[in-house]
Amino acid sequence: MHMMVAKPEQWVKPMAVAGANQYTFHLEATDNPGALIKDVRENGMKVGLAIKPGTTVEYLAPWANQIDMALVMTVEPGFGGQKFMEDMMPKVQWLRTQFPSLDIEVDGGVGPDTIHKCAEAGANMIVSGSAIMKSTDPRSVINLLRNVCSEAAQKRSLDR
Ligand SMILES: O=C(CO)[C@@H](O)[C@H](O)COP(=O)(O)O
Repeated sequence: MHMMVAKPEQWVKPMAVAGANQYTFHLEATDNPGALIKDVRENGMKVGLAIKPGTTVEYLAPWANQIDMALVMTVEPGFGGQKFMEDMMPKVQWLRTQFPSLDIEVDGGVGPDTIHKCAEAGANMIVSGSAIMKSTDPRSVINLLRNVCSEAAQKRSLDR
């Protein structure tokens, strides 16, 4: 679950009870990320930590060894159909270099035209709304997104 909410602390238990297996919250929305990470784990869920475009990756870095997934927003949170922010890719690259086995997600404006940039930067989890929903062939778009990410990951592991 990507909790794009204020006060993410209050939804941990309800989401766990509802059956969520991962709880992603925004770093900007909490004063105590360490306590929230602990609470999510104690409630049996994986931890995702998201940053908005205006938040530098250095704020996320201290928590990276304690989380399962880092989410780099590639649009301002709010709604689908926005333009992909390519200038977020250095954040993804930096995280991939520093934390080779961390799951890194990108969300916003990701589709066939932008997936190569995301995958080459090191993203391995993709949120794609409009590009899939507005396609006449959603299955092939999903396959393309998946294949581009897998090929880039395979290349990275060969290069290591
Ligand atoms: O929730 C958000 C942004 O607030 C994203 O999850 C977008 O909704 C993804 O949609 P596209 O940008 O792919 O259309």
